Amino acid sequence: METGELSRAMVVAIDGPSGSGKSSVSRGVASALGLAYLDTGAMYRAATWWCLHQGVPLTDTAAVAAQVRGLPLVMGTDPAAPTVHVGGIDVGEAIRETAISSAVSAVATNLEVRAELGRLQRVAIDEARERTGIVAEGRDITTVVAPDADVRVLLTATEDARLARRARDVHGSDDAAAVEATRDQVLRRDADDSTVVQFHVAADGVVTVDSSHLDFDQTVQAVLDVVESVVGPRS
Ligand SMILES: Nc1ncnc2c1ncn2[C@@H]1O[C@H](COP(=O)(O)OP(=O)(O)O)[C@@H](O)[C@H]1O
Ligand SMILES: Nc1ccn([C@H]2C[C@H](O)[C@@H](COP(=O)(O)OP(=O)(O)O)O2)c(=O)n1
Repeated sequence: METGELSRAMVVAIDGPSGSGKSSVSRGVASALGLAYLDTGAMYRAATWWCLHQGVPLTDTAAVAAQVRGLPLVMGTDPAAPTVHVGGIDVGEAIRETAISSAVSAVATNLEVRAELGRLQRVAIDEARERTGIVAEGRDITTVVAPDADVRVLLTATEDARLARRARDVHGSDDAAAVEATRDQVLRRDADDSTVVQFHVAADGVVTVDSSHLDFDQTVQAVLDVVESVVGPRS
């Protein structure tokens, strides 16, 4: 490289519906490639946690937007140990509770919130592009937040596969009762989220990886194969 020439590290954008494996697979890909990792869903969850913590009704869209514009959010982007702090409080576990999973779509469908969190996400991605590079995952990263990413992937899986995975995650079982108890978190939430953002069909230039019949390691490898096919083999 010429002296003074700016080197720009890789940005990988991954979108997909709930339970498709975005978070776990993105972390695996980021670790394999030595990139940072940004969980944008965790940002929507943290915003939801903060509004509830502040006693703001999520139906009051203007008040929610005002809270999010002042959101004291710090995202830790190490794929081995990603962290989320709001107002100095470690909310990494609290934002995964069912109460937040059930409420988060009310915040994620607030267009002023999307504009503000999208802005924060672009800042994080642009900073990482000048340093380590990053894998950013969510629902609109390939289309709205980072349509200029070097690699763009839509991770999909059948409804049954996604429900079973989430049921195992939350209830430790994928029997019929556990799957039923997970339905709201996965399908109703995806339906609500789909009203403001499209993550079921790959946009132009976005490569689909269907993980329905792949295990975790195979899915990470499939995404690494896409990266290699787009940017070439690692040196
Ligand atoms: N290809 C896969 N095969 C089986 N299980 C998977 C696969 N990808 C992810 N998982 C598991 O499914 C669950 C949901 O994955 P997660 O990464 O949280 O999905 P998302 O972020 O898309 O909601 C996790 O327990 C994860 O380990
Ligand atoms: N870029 C993004 C990321 C997440 N969201 C929304 C969609 C979800 O309802 C919430 C939480 O996302 P998250 O990825 O944690 O959801 P999962 O439970 O992993 O499916 O935020 C979004 O609207 N845009």
